[in-house]
Amino acid sequence: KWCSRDTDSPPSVSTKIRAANNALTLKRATAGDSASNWYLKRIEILKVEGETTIIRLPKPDKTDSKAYNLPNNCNISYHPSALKNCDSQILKILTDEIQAKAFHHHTNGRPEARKIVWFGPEYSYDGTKISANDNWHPLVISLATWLSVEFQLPVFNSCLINFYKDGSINIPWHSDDEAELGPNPTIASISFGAARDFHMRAKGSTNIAWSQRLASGSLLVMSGATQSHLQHAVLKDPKVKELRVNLTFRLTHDARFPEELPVSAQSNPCVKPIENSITCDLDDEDSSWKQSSNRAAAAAAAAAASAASDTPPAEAPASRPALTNPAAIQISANPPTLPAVASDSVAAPNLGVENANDTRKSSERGLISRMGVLEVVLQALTRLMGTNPGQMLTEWEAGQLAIQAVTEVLAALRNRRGPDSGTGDTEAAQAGGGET
Ligand SMILES: O=C(O)CCC(=O)C(=O)O
Ligand SMILES: [Fe+2]
Repeated sequence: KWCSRDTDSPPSVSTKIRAANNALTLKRATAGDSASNWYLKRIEILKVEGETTIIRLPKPDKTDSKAYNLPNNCNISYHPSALKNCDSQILKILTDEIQAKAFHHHTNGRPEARKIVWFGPEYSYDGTKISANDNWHPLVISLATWLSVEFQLPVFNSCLINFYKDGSINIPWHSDDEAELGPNPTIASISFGAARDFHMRAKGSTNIAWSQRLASGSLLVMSGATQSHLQHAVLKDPKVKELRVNLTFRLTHDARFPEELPVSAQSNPCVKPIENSITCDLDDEDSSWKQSSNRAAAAAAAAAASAASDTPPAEAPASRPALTNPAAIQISANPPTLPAVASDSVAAPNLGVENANDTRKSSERGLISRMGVLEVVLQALTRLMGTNPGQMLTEWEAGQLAIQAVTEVLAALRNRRGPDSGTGDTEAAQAGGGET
């Protein structure tokens, strides 16, 4: 079982899983598979060499996705059917293979009955310290990657799983505003099992301003200034008798990498405008949202855009043109020949980062071949292009994509191990640490 604070699982597993995921990503690019071949209706679990598990997730169903633009740049998107076709399959894996732990945390003086599991760097949740856990379950890694690729979300490095055994378990009113998240964090929340009502209210108010029943297999994304202005909660609901498992993916500051980019510079709030966009006014008498007309998609894009940057773009895309030819951008199986270098390997770029888990002497580490760097860059771009390579982007969006690519490349290079950076799957694997 993968679980938090478990020390008896083999330490190499998650590295090998990342290895396999990345090997497959490369395989897809070099074999020229189209994205549609790649995706499956249900999840597929492959065992490689007995130990490594690869979990492939289906393409999300976005037919009924909606974006809600609440005042003060509080943005929410809800994708009810994102993983509808495989929700029970995923719920079974989560409950069979992930050991929920008691959460020793008090809210308003009362202990929480909710059980949790944390994957990611050390985090302080509302004042309670949660230790780092790098022993990610492969399904959770796959979900993090899927969010980034399919919804143009940040490459999340943390996930909190909440287990609500039935309607007697709640999460009280709070904002996800821990220091590790930086300003205006993007939080992606995926739910499986019993549907529960997710409520939002303005800070300082007791009136529920916005609610959504979160379906099994749904995704909710909070971005912009949501955590600064609003609180959210899942309240007790005695009618609910079944288990619900919720995963919130976050991008958190990792103190083990003290010179990492500030979280705010990494975040890439959901910039994808959703056709069915709704502008909400929390002061409505009935405290509910109202649908606006055509301007809504433009407003959604502008709001998301200004959340992502201090200098909003002059013009935001009103809607994004449909895909042209997805095969328009092809990643070559034969990378271009590089200029000759004096030796096989060159010193790794000075990223200013020491990996706390790396026990080797400094002279033994930090060598990355030029080909290795190229692979890391190709891999990051392949992943970022994987979904919609033919999609048209504004200059500003292209800039965001480039920032994300650079962030991924830096993280991948930083996670490299050892001087033997030849090419091939192992190499790709070693670059994979940055993905989670
Ligand atoms: O269970 C949910 O839907 C919300 C979870 C949440 O707010 C949190 O983990 O911070
Ligand atoms: Fe939360």
